[in-house]
Amino acid sequence: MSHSPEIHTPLPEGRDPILRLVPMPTDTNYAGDVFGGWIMAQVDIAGSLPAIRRARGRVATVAVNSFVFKQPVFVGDVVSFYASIVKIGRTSITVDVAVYAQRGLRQGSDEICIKVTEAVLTYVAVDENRRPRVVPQE
Ligand SMILES: CCCCCCCCCCCCCCCC(=O)SCCNC(=O)CCNC(=O)[C@H](O)C(C)(C)COP(=O)(O)OP(=O)(O)OC[C@H]1O[C@@H](n2cnc3c(N)ncnc32)[C@H](O)[C@@H]1OP(=O)(O)O
Repeated sequence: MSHSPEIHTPLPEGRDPILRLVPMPTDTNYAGDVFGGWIMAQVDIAGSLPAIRRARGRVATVAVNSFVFKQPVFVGDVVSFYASIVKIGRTSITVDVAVYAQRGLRQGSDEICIKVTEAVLTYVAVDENRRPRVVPQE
């Protein structure tokens, strides 16, 4: 499949993705594109990782503040998730997750990179009883 050049974008420079995955045929919807729910699940995991590190322990997702599927994802894409903390509250941590798909290598053509999803999620640090706890000082 060809894409207009204006949607091509480089991967974020100088940053490592927190998660990198390749969707499989079992991850597709009835039309053959990768299911939005698969992307949402991976975004939740990707966003939780910096939150768990910062909270030094368990977190629960309390809100998906925004979620935009900008472009479809296809089986065989190399999908990279970049997560960064944008806000720390008393018990909550808000994380921005940007998702990029690299495709074309499999077909032996030039590889292209596309930003496919943008999301912002809020996690709450929770204790062993699943109650909110204060995010520790850095
Ligand atoms: C690197 C290490 C590797 C470790 C290796 C493990 C790897 C592992 C990876 C997989 C990890 C997957 C990570 C998935 C995580 C789930 O999937 S969790 C499952 C889905 N989520 C849930 O079931 C949560 C259900 N909700 C709840 O239990 C309760 O609402 C909560 C979350 C405990 C909060 O309790 P609450 O009494 O409502 O809390 P409340 O005091 O009112 O608010 C707490 C904070 O949330 C904020 N908040 C509340 N509602 C909202 C809202 N709608 N919007 C924004 N903020 C809100 C409040 O403003 C407050 O923030 P602060 O002002 O304190 O900063």
